[in-house]
Amino acid sequence: MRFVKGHGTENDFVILPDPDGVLDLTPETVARLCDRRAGIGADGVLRVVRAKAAGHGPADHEPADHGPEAEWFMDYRNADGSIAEMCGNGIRVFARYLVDAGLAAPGEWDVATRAGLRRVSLGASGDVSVDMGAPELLGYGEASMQGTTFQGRRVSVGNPHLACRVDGPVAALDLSRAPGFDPAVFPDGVNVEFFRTVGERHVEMRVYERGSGETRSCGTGTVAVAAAAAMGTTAGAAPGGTPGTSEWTVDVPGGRVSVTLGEETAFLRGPAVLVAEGETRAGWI
Ligand SMILES: N[C@@H](CCC[C@H](N)C(=O)O)C(=O)O
Repeated sequence: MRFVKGHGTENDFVILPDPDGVLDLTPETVARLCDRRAGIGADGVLRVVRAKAAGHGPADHEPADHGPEAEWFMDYRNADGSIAEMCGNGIRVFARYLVDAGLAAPGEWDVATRAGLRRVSLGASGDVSVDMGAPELLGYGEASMQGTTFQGRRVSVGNPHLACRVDGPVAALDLSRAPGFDPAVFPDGVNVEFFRTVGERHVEMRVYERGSGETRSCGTGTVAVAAAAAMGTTAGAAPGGTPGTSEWTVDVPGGRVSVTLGEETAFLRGPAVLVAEGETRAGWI
């Protein structure tokens, strides 16, 4: 199996080129590839498949909407083999791979994802920007960690998030174990972000991702955090509404990204780097 390894602010991925959609990518295969000791090691897998070929897999592999103009479908999987709707760092690495491999030209084009079409914008090298759609503010929720309860805002960025504001440095948090949450509130699980304001429209964040554990960055999470930070967290403040327009800098353990909240959508911009490529040994998978 041919692979490329890449990352966006150290949220890392095994990229599997599969233009014709012939790979039988089971959850076990994904988990073995992502295993950091016995495999290649990654937070997730990006299967690169032509949108028109993606419809031939099992129903849950199909893109929600791949429109005639999206040539490529990002089939994203978490490190434990579970499927997620969207990955903000992954789509930037996915786009960088397509340009690097000569499968797409630098410029602006749509990528199909399970959360719908997402427009990427990139040059021959450098940062990649993606139109993430409007983050949806869904009210409040809570998560618990080591006996402490954290209140936050539930935000959908195509996938589910709980963005919790904290007072102290995020580096002090122990994210070695999964935060607890109410499955009645988050029936599909949740990615939990902890963020602190460090300047004017500038936050730091750590995340515990559904299906991958603590990662060094989460693109959809940075958008959720920017939206929550823009709304404020005053108890009793309206749970829904829109965060208005503003530009945010989000520091994560793996680097820095910028999030622009617009009236109708949000843009995520940051690095996307390819670091290696190779072939798994015959018989290993
Ligand atoms: N790291 C990603 C998000 C990946 C999916 C997430 N773990 C989920 O299950 O929703 C990002 O950069 O957005």
